[in-house]
Amino acid sequence: MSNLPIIALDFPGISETKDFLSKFHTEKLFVKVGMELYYQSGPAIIEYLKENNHQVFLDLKLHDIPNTVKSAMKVLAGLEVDMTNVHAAGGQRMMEAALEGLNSGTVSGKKRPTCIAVTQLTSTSTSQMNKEQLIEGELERSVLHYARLAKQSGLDGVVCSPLEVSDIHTTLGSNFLTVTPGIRMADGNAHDQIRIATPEKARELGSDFIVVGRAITGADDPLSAYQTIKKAWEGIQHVK
Ligand SMILES: O=C(O)c1cc(=O)[nH]c(=O)n1[C@@H]1O[C@H](COP(=O)(O)O)[C@@H](O)[C@H]1O
Repeated sequence: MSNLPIIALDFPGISETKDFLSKFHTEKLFVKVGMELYYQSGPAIIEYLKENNHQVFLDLKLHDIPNTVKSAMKVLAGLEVDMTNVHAAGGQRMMEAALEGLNSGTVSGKKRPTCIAVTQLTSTSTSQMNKEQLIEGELERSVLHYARLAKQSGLDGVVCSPLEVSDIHTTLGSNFLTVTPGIRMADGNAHDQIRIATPEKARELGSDFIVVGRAITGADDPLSAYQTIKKAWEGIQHVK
């Protein structure tokens, strides 16, 4: 898997997605299909993206009883996506079941989709977590706890903000993947995100992948916004 910036295709349907992708001509991308687009278009959008040789992160954030997650993951593995995810809050048994489902649904001779767990959403703050989830202490502690649980369950990595990456890599090893949304340019609008960082900062902090939505999809010139973000992300890579 190449570590291109992952573009969040948060669009209402296939035609809007095709319009958007046409701006990138024949460039091969790493894209993320989330709930909005998948619930509208189903497997057809995944087939379309794979036919066009894009790498695909299917972000449905599964969170249910182990048996249900296992069966759902078996189906998702059949779509031959490159990456998919669950909520770590579903627990160790659920995460293990997710992997069992993915393993059993992976087409023979193909690679099992990378499976990562959402720790605390990047739209969550410490005070919100304290009040609404009744988890005490700093948010970083909860993120690290969920990351440890995901690793114990056999998952490949986590979704977190760039701000927690270095703690996770120090504690759980540099091979444990960190996929980080909440990416904004220095002068960008944070929208509903709380724990944000620029692409340069994400690389500096050791993120393995960045996920970028509105900073690209909402730009006047999405191709140029993508190229700027990609350069910023790769620029720092040379220094590392
Ligand atoms: O799992 C995700 O991808 C995800 C986890 C998380 O904690 N925060 C988060 O923003 N995301 C997704 O990453 C994307 C971020 O979009 P923008 O805020 O527009 O860049 C959205 O598609 C979110 O669904």
